[in-house]
Amino acid sequence: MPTVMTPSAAVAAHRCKHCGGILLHADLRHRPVSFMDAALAHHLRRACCTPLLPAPPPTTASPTSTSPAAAPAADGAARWLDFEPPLAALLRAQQVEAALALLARGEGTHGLSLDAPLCGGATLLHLAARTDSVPLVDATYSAAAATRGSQDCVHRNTPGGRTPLHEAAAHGARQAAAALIARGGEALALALDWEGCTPAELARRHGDRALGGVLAEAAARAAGGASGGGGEAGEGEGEGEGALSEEELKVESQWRRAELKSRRRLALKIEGRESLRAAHILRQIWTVAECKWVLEQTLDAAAMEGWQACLSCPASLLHVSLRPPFASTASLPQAKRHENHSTFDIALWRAPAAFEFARTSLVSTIIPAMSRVFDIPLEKLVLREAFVIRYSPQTQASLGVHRDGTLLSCNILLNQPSDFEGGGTCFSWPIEVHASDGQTWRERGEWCTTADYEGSSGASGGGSGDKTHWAVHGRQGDCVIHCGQIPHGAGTVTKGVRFVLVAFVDELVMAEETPHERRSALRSRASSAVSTPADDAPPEWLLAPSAAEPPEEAASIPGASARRCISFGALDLPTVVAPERKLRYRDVSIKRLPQAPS
Ligand SMILES: O=C(O)CCC(=O)C(=O)O
Ligand SMILES: [Fe+2]
Repeated sequence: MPTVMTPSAAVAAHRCKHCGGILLHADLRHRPVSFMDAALAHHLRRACCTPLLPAPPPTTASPTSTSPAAAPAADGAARWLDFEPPLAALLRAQQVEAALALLARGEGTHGLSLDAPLCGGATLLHLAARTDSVPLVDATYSAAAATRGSQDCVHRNTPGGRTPLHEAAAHGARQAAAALIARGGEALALALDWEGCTPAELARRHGDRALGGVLAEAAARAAGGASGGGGEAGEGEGEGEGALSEEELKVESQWRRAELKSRRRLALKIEGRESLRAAHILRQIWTVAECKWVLEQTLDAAAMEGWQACLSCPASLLHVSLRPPFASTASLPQAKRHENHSTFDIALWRAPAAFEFARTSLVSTIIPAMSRVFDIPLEKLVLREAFVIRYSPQTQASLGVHRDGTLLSCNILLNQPSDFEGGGTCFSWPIEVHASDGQTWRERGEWCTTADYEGSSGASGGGSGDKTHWAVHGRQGDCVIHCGQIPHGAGTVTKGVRFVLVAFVDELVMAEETPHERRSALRSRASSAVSTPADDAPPEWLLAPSAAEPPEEAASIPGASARRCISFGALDLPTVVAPERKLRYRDVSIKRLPQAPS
């Protein structure tokens, strides 16, 4: 069991509510766990200093809207990156000893229900299952079962349909898998995730054939007991098909990678999806007071971190734990600016309270609205990231036409339209814009489809034929939602500053074939293939479909491939640093938008 943070440990940040100090896992690398524990205790005891973070905003919101006051109650303790409690951060970093110590003390969760979904939808039990520590699985299980008063927690799925046993299998955590089965029974081995994979399947895919065999046997026994033989998991897992050879496993994993890639491409295709062609404005999603508060929080974070702050930037590591309280944020070191960035923004998780508020609002209101207007089942929509952009003539004045890396996007104007000139979310062709006022969608739950296109500021001169972009100008607190695959950008701000909060939302697409069907197809294709592929090269027929396609831009960007893969299947996002802004786009700066007409 490691006693120090390894370089591969998740980089996570923690901002103390009392002193505003930031404690990064990065700072704790190569230090003993006891150091982290001491750091935590120091802050949890409020030994650090006086409060720096401002109080929540005045609440003038309508009763049904989310407001910071409605956000999970502050518990006087620390909040971690993505609002996961310290216990989750420790589990993600495989810090078993420290996690057990926190659990034993009843600390580390800070009021969060032990089976509440964390970032990406996993629960603490999912995370504990990965560690392969039986005491940790048992402790987490007991705590979670006590919260729910039932054994439901072992069945709980992440959005990708993975149970804790799937997680254990995918991480080769044999002891944890056994502990989970002991608690929840062998029927757990029958569960299928959204890819149609049983835990046994995942174990084999991740190279643990022994665990795969054990789980397949458990599944076969459970299927036999449940249905008199041959349940779903029995197929392909039981005796009939036999275990895969090394070569078959290799081919299958190559196939899966190619399939994930093409599925992702497919998921971003919008041909024939009429509902995605219109943009929508949710009027007054946030009140003026809420917008001001979110902006203040963001500016506060930006004053400490700098815009475009990035954890790989050495300057951001200067904010270490156990630092004495600072009197003024002005004295803090600024994160170094990255040159050649196309945007000027800050990841919202750097302003934790604002992020918590925005995430609640996104999940409870905006994403359901997206589901309705774009006709996509709610359970398929996942929030990928949120950040605030600052546009001004002196820094970044506009954003070139691009497609986002996700299917859906939204943006909320945080300051007043009178604070700047120009701006607006611009589209390359005229699109229908539907607006709904707060009352309509809040109280009647209806989507009003009144066309309310607020303006089409085109290129200067000429008639409508000369227009080169069509701008939607929201008011402060309005949320513009649209398909991120429609070419769009941000109009030039010619005066003042425009602040928008942007969030990206993905639609999850399930595999059409079950692994069993896939394997049968692979085998029949392989047996009919004329030539034998070279040892280390995937068979030609396997690569042919994707090789014909142009390489995806993201593939050449460090860090981007991980993001691409997590769109499907394993949905529990690791606690990753928000990538640099330019990684968010598929087509970066196809062209700049023209200046707004004077
Ligand atoms: O600023 C805007 O209105 C649009 C921003 C945008 O498209 C993006 O950040 O991807
Ligand atoms: Fe965009």
